[in-house]
Amino acid sequence: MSVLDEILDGVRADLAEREAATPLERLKEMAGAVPWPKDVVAALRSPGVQVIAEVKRSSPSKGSLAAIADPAALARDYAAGGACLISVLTEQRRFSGSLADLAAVRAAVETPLLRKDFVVSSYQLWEARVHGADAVLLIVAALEQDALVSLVERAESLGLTPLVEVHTEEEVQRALDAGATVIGVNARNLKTLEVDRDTFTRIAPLIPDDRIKIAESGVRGPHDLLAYAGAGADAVLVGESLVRGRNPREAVADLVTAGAHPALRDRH
Ligand SMILES: O=P(O)(O)OC[C@@H](O)[C@@H](O)c1c[nH]c2ccccc12
Repeated sequence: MSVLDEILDGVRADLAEREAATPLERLKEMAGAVPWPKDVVAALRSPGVQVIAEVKRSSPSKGSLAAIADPAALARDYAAGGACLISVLTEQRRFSGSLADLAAVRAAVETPLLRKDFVVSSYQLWEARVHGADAVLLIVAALEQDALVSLVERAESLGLTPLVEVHTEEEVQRALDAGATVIGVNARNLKTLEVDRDTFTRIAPLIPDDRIKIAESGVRGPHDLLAYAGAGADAVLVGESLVRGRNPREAVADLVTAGAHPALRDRH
């Protein structure tokens, strides 16, 4: 069984428990008390290469990355550094995240938030809304095409911006067929868990320029941001190097400064 299939099995088991504890109708009622999500597309279209900073404790490839006792404090640093979007991992078994982390971050910052998880059901979209997300990750490799299409539509109808993640040329076509506006190319191969930064360079040209192109994974610092920018990235999504670094606020600020270089402005 592939790593992705293993993760998805765990995700479905955890989801079944949450669904048993909180019926969908209850979640829908709770969503009524939560403000409408922010316009993530507009935020990503701001001039320059935008920085998406991730709250990530561990990963299947590396195990534990950072303890992150206070995700809200980390998110405040990311926001102070100038992140345009903060990604919060909510998958529990492999990434040690939770919806409680998402809610804690929501209470701490005004920056738009992405729920980073393996979304397989619209129940998870409602959870994302209730816990304050503005965007949700949808991984093409984890979904049949009809499920992808319906989750993109459902997310948008709830005001959530879908970030549709691809790894291959075929998956780009599926993302486009599903009507995705925001497309992330993950340089980490979900089967081997290896990072190949050339994945973005290879695949980005297949994404039309009216979509937002995000380079995910493998950004160690400004140098990698500039390389992804040169290959057409409108934004980069950064986890490990920020949670492991000494000063996340400065690390984000350095990336934001690199992304604001005059040569990279007004690319949309
Ligand atoms: O830690 P990195 O190499 O900076 O990568 C961040 C992000 O791209 C990665 O966490 C990620 C991309 N797509 C995902 C899907 C699920 C879980 C995690 C991810």
